[in-house]
Amino acid sequence: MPRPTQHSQKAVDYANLETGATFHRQVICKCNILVYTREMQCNLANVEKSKRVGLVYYWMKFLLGREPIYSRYKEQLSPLTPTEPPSLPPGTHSVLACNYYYERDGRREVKPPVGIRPPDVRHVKFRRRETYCVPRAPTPGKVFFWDSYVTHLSRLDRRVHCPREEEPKEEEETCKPPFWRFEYSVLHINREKMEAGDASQSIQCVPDSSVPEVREPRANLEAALQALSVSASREGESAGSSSAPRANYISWDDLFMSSAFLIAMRSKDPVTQVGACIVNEENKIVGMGYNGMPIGCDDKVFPWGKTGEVLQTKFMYVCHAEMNAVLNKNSADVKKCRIYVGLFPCNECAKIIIQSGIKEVIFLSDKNKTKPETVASKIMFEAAGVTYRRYVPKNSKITIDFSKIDWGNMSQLPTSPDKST
Ligand SMILES: O=c1ccn([C@H]2C[C@H](O)[C@@H](COP(=O)(O)O)O2)c(=O)[nH]1
Repeated sequence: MPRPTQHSQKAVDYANLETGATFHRQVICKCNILVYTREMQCNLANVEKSKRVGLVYYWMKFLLGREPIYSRYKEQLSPLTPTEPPSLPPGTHSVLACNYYYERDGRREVKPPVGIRPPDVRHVKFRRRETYCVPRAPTPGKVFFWDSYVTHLSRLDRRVHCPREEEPKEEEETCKPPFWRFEYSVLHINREKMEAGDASQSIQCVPDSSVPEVREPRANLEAALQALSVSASREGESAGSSSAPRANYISWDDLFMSSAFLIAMRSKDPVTQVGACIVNEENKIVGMGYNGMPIGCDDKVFPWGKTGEVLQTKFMYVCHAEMNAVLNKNSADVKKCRIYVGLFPCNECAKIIIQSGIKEVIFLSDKNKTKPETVASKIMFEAAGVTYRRYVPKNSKITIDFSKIDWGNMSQLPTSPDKST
């Protein structure tokens, strides 16, 4: 094969160029414009920005139909230097507040909650016109009293007293949540009674029988309750078959003062046993206590005497019933509670009662009323707005005599049905 001369090499080069140009032309002919223009763009990227004008530029612009973009080429790219690794503590990254585990921790993928209640379209009838409305779904935070007849009436009252021209539009009305209470009802307005000012009698809400799904009407519930109360108050029925409650149950005061006395029976004080019972506004016992030695101070070792050297008397050591009751509380606090105590609280207990937020003291004995401790207590209670009253028993005697309880026939237990029949 003859060695190519310099001339013939040039010819080959030109031929190659020609071939390339032909290729490009073919590409264009095949409408693959992008391939061609990209190649040109690549070449253009190597050209300095200032020189990107002229024929190539306009040719590219023509082919692309827009300004050529150079940003993805060479000099626009940031250098591929290794960046610093993230500074994260070891372990699950979800513990970091900024790493929301739903996105970052695939091991326990949790999907965000779907809509609690998708809005549904309801077919409602309003003022003899049929409409469709999309009720707003209930939102948390605002309590809606579904069964409140008061809401029902106040809403109707507003409607009744509203002058005609100021009445809200029907469309707006139908889409408000309270309308749900009305959606299956037809309103009957007694104009005579309404004009007479008796709004509560003027309006009746009657279930619409044309709509299949009807809520339990309030009137039915009231009728059922009335029937219950009638049967409960029926006379002449023997105990057991009657549904009426027992009459001689003990009062709250009796119960709580008895409880205070009952717990006082735990006291080891040979002279005075005091019990205290704290009750909240719902008549629930939230704390009880009696006078005794502190935990860890053995009541067989510590003195119970009252005389002699002061360190040899109980007064130095004993915890009073009121203090123990407050400290034994099983609720967050005893604010607005009342305390039942056998003995009027001393000045130290009065301070604890006031500071803990107790609002009432019910006592039985005021045997120390002349002592300065008791006088000081009363002065403080009055200044702090804590009321006190003497307990007046409704039952002079409340006895629990276990020996007299007939376990086989406890009257407070229901009779078991006979299983043999
Ligand atoms: O508010 C009070 C006052 C007294 N006590 C306790 C403390 C003692 O154990 C006795 C009182 O003994 P006396 O011999 O009657 O002086 O009562 C209390 O718990 N709360």
